[in-house]
Amino acid sequence: MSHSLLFLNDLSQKEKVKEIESLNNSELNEFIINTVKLCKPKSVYISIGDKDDKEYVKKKAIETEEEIVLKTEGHTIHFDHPLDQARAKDDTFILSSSPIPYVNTKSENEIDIYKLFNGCMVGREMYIGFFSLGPRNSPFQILAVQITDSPYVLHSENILYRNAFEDFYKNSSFLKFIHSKGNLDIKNRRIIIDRENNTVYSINTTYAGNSVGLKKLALRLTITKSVKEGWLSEHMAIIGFEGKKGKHYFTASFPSGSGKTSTSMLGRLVSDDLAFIREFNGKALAVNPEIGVFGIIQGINQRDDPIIWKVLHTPGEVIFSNVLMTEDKSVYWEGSEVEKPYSGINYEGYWSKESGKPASHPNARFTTPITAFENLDENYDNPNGVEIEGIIFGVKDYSLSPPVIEAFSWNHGIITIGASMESARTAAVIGKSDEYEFNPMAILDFMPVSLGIYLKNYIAFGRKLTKTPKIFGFNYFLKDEKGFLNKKEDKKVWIRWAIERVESNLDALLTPIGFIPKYDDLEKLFLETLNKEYKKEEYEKQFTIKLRKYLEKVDRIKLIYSQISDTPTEVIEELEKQKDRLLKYMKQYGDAVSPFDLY
Ligand SMILES: Nc1nc2c(ncn2[C@@H]2O[C@H](COP(=O)(O)OP(=O)(O)OP(=O)(O)O)[C@@H](O)[C@H]2O)c(=O)[nH]1
Ligand SMILES: O=C([O-])CC(=O)C(=O)O
Ligand SMILES: [Mn+2]
Repeated sequence: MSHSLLFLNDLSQKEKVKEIESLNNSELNEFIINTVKLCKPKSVYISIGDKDDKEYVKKKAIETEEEIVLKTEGHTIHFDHPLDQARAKDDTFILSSSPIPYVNTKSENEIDIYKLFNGCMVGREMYIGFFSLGPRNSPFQILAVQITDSPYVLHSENILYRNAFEDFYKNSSFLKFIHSKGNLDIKNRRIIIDRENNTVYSINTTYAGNSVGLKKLALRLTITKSVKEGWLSEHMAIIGFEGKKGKHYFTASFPSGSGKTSTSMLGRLVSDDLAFIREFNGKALAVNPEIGVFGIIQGINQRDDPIIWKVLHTPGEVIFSNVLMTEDKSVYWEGSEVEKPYSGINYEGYWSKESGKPASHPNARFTTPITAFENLDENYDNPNGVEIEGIIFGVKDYSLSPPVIEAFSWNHGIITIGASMESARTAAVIGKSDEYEFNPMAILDFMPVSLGIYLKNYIAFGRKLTKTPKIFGFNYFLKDEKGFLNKKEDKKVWIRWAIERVESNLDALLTPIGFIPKYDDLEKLFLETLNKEYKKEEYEKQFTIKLRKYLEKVDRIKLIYSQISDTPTEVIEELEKQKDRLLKYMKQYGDAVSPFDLY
């Protein structure tokens, strides 16, 4: 063999080295050898993902104090550095020899990987894990190797991804992730995405969105792959909703911290964050690359989120991150609606109620296996995927988008809803929260290629479908001076309406931006679903189409896409058609039109 692993015998368990050799995978051997030589760890732990390996990794996470054992069996807590509480957009780069609009790039000669990683694991143990994104024995499957000096990172991955050591037999195609805590020198935090070599490097960070390779780092590589191969790799939940005529699977794309996990809890759970979607026989089929949930914990309470609440209060594997740990080794987070403790330890150290500071970080999270959720769908690991009949694009928009609209067609939905998303930023990214930002398909933070190429692929994908999913725009966050116009539970009604539309049970009102529900239908659905009265005034306020504001939005979005050189012509055409419709309605109705005028 040209790439001998023999030298690993001194650093690692001999029998595990033999197992890797028996995979007959010279690309894998080379990757491991090169990374060991670069990072220079004291020892190497090869995890093939059996029970002993998982126990070992967990034990190490505790020994190194990356995790602390909590009172409830199986629960631990992990703290990230105070300046490392969310995704580090400004420290994340796509390697590219030319700039890409809206993408943070660096050229190869601006980044010295060798300098960053040379000797970064001296004195530490290195962990190697072998995983599958997507179900095993599946046409969706993508293999990935994680190398890290953080047992917390590998522990998280053992919860969130499918171990798949044997699948590497003679298989040279896999994604590569190299992570080191470094010395948590946040100034030198770097996340570097090398698309050409299918490799991501991450250093001086532990927050999972920056360190757990298979989550959002892999997303950059799988999007790159998907646009080359003609499928979709998306920041979307996958949910099965029961209708009158059976179960219908939807995907749901909401920006980070804006509704994927919360919406997933209202149906049968397949995925709460990511989706691979491929076309087979004219149908769009989807799988979850993951098998666990890394979810936002702030605001989770027993009344609104009974399923998540139960998972977080039952013995079983849970890693809490950046919540408050109390003296009796239990946890507290903001918005839990339980009594605030007097003191505890959080990511900043000692915390007391008197300080007046929040007890937990707004991006504090929990990591759990998906199998812990009682609404788990029977097809969550189906190698053939589930058929998608609806796609939801949701925004955190306080003023413009109605709670639910339905697109006229695939292209109309993809372009005027998905590719036109503007949403208030949340705490999932380091920086200012609550500013509106352009965030097409809720995926801009993870975009590794030009938006033109990405949308061209979307449009071509739609053309291949003979059973085209309906496309919906959702917004849970409309507000007035007095606060939100909708209760959290109202989303059940918007979903019900979308299901009825997929089943062709209801007709709808035509507006220049898409179809909207009729008042009588919503009145009935509110009563049936929530036993609540839905007043005409509420309907009118929520579904009045702000024509002028929409027109301004179309102009903003059109300007963005017209400045991107490879934007497909369909994008501009579709936006122009939307603009013409808006202008036509404005002639008749002025700046806004009440839904009651459209009957
Ligand atoms: N006002 C309001 N807030 C909501 C509603 N639904 C969810 N939220 C809040 O929005 C956030 C929901 O975030 P998630 O559903 O966990 O976000 P996500 O899209 O899964 O995010 P990532 O895991 O970051 O990708 C929480 O802070 C909730 O409290 C709603 O209907 N109304
Ligand atoms: O990746 C993360 O850090 C968590 C997440 O789901 C997101 O930010 O969208
Ligand atoms: Mn996410």
